[in-house]
Amino acid sequence: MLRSAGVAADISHINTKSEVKGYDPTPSGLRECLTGAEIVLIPAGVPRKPGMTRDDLFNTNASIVRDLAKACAEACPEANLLIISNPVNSTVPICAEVLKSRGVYNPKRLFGVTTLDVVRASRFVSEIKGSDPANENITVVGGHSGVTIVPLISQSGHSDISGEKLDTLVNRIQFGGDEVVKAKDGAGSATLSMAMAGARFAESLLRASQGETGVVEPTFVDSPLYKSKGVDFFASKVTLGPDGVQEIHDVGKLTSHEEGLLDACLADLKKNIEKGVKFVAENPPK
Ligand SMILES: NC(=O)C1=CN([C@@H]2O[C@H](COP(=O)(O)OP(=O)(O)OC[C@H]3O[C@@H](n4cnc5c(N)ncnc54)[C@H](O)[C@@H]3O)[C@@H](O)[C@H]2O)C=CC1
Ligand SMILES: O=C([O-])CC(=O)C(=O)O
Repeated sequence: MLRSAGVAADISHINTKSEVKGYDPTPSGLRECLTGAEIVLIPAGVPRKPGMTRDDLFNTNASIVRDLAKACAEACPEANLLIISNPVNSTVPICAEVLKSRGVYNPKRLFGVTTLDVVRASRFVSEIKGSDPANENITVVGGHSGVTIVPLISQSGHSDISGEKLDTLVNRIQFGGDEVVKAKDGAGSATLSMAMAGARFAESLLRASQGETGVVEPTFVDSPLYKSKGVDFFASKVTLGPDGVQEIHDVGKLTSHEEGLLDACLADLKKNIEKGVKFVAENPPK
């Protein structure tokens, strides 16, 4: 367990040294810290500033994630890769394309970390209901950006949240990240809650890898659910197992309102995924 956590810490550490002392993290330093890793969290890149969308980070973060994916393909091809760097809807497909180009793509071991969306959803619902967020279990599917974030409140047992109240809640969940970016006013985005979400996901993966059954987390993975609509990656509840993805759950029963949210999600998600795939085709890792 410590080793996996250490790998993530080491990447940040190397990069911090890089900024402070001009230490070059690639390729040998990076290779050294990645070799033998079982879980690698990738939160590298720039966070957004007020007024930016996550997609506005694409130009900077796409090549950073591509190069780290290449390093992982070479140094730890069997590791579970947990992608936090935004835009997650595009950086996960970028990783997949790089791993494919190196012949080591295992769709069961590549995850976009969307845990924060359910953490936020639980918090916002608990504020409305006066409940403990730890006891709220809100399903959020789709992607990790704006309208691609689709909370399924009808499945949460709170059918009394409806109308304008529901619209406000959904919008707050979809744009909760923007709220933080605005509040931090140029100092970055939700770094600490991202760390908590990443740690929760990594912990779940570790528990599953050690044989615990019934470990379910929401995550953005290579998914069969909407491939027929040209959407190759999708976040839904996933049962984790010793080999990574064990079972991808479908979205369940939706209200007509949620169907509408899902349609909007799929349209954007398709474009975000295609953008990532095209980037690697046009800018392959060296
Ligand atoms: N998936 C999620 O739920 C969330 C994702 N994020 C995303 O995580 C990313 C990082 O956000 P923060 O940690 O707040 O930013 P930060 O600026 O605090 O940390 C970014 C790290 O990336 C490293 N880095 C920069 N360029 C690099 C390169 N070329 N190669 C390797 N490492 C490099 C930096 O050294 C630094 O350690 C952003 O893209 C942000 O949007 C943030 C919050 C939640
Ligand atoms: O909003 C951002 O830029 C960071 C992020 O992904 C989140 O907080 O969910």
